[in-house]
Amino acid sequence: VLRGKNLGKFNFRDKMLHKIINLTVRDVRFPTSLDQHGSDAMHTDPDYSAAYVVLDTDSGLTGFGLTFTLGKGTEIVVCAVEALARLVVGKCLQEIVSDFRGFYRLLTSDSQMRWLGPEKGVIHLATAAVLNAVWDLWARTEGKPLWKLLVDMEPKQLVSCIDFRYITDVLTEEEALDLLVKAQEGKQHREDQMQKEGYPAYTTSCAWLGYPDEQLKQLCTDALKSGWTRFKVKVGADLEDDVRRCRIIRQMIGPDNTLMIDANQRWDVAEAISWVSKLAEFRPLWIEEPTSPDDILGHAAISKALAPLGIGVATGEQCQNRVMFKQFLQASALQFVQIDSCRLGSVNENLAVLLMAHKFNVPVCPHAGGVGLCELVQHLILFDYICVSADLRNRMCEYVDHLHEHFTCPVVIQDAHYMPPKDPGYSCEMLESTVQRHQYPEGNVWKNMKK
Ligand SMILES: C[C@H](O)[C@@H](O)[C@@H](O)[C@H](O)C(=O)O
Ligand SMILES: [Mg+2]
Repeated sequence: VLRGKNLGKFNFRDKMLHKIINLTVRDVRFPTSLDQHGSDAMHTDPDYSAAYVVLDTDSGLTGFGLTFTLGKGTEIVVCAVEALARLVVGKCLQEIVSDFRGFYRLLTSDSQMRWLGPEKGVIHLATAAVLNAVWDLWARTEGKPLWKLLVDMEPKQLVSCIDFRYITDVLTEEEALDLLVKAQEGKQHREDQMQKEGYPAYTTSCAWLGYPDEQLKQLCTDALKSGWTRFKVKVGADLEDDVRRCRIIRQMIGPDNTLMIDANQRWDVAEAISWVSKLAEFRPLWIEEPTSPDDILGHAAISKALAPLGIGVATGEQCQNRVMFKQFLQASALQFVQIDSCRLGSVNENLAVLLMAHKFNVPVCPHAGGVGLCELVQHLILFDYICVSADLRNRMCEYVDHLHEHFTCPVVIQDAHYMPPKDPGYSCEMLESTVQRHQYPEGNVWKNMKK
């Protein structure tokens, strides 16, 4: 593989001209359910998985992308990626990124395939996987980590990547440009600050729903020792359990550290309000995904009812697209925007959401964890701070302590902060040995398992 090695011989024009000659997509699964990692009130046995995309170019440079799944059904996402492949293969990188908005539309608005979405569900996960690989390829071509590619882009070029269709009633291209231009002030200072301190993170690793109390206590003790100050607990299956677990963790972390709770869509609206009210004594900063991710007005009602208790509503890991986020913001239905690098249409659609959240003055606290989500979304939140929000109040990026060892450039956490990645690309390249072992169903990890 020539990847990276022969970059020096390209001049700027040449390197953008390389043509995508092949797309491969593989079904890669990790048996995390065996130990209840990632378990919550609705997803009791997740096997963290990915549809993993590799784009080969005629220059030997390679782009890597993925979207996240919970195991079964990853083969459907793989199929959807294969259906999109013909729209990518044969194109030059330059052709794509010089009209990235157009390319985003090509993928999301194909007149036959859009019937499968549009811009939601499996086909949108597939779009994310493909576009994540394109962004990775672009960043590698420039020899920069993705966050830096974004930070160095002119505001005009950034907005040219966004499809404003369906959101101009809230954010026009001109307004977006204006927001980005205004946020240029102090940009260098914030970049230096991130290089020094990193971006604040919280951990979800202590309190998955399936962890017994003893394990929760041990993990919490370890996390406190490593400097974590913000913790998320899974709730929603049994109120008594929730009270007990929240009490343990609040006692352990003390009154000044931050606690969040996450119900993963378990409740109806009224039930959410009464259940969370009973957990209010533990002073959670937010309740995450209290009800259906599609119920915007339901979230608004919950937000309104819980505001007097000082509890906000967070959602986004299963928010389908920018249109939904627009309405959540318009309806004051969330107080924390949880962007997801693999649910929305890659960087392009996430840029739109970051800008809308900024306009509404709602903090973005990305969803991460799974497999690869931390690696990806750290780039977006660094960009958000440096070039959009310029604000760290009530902001933090999720962190989960699993599966990083399978990546060629795993996240670096220091003192509960994400340190800016240095390697070129979008950090989603997996070790080839991992992919082979974990490929479903033929990899060694799965071959002998009765699943
Ligand atoms: C099934 C997954 O682990 C979810 O529980 C997880 O993404 C969770 O909602 C989170 O916020 O990290
Ligand atoms: Mg969650």
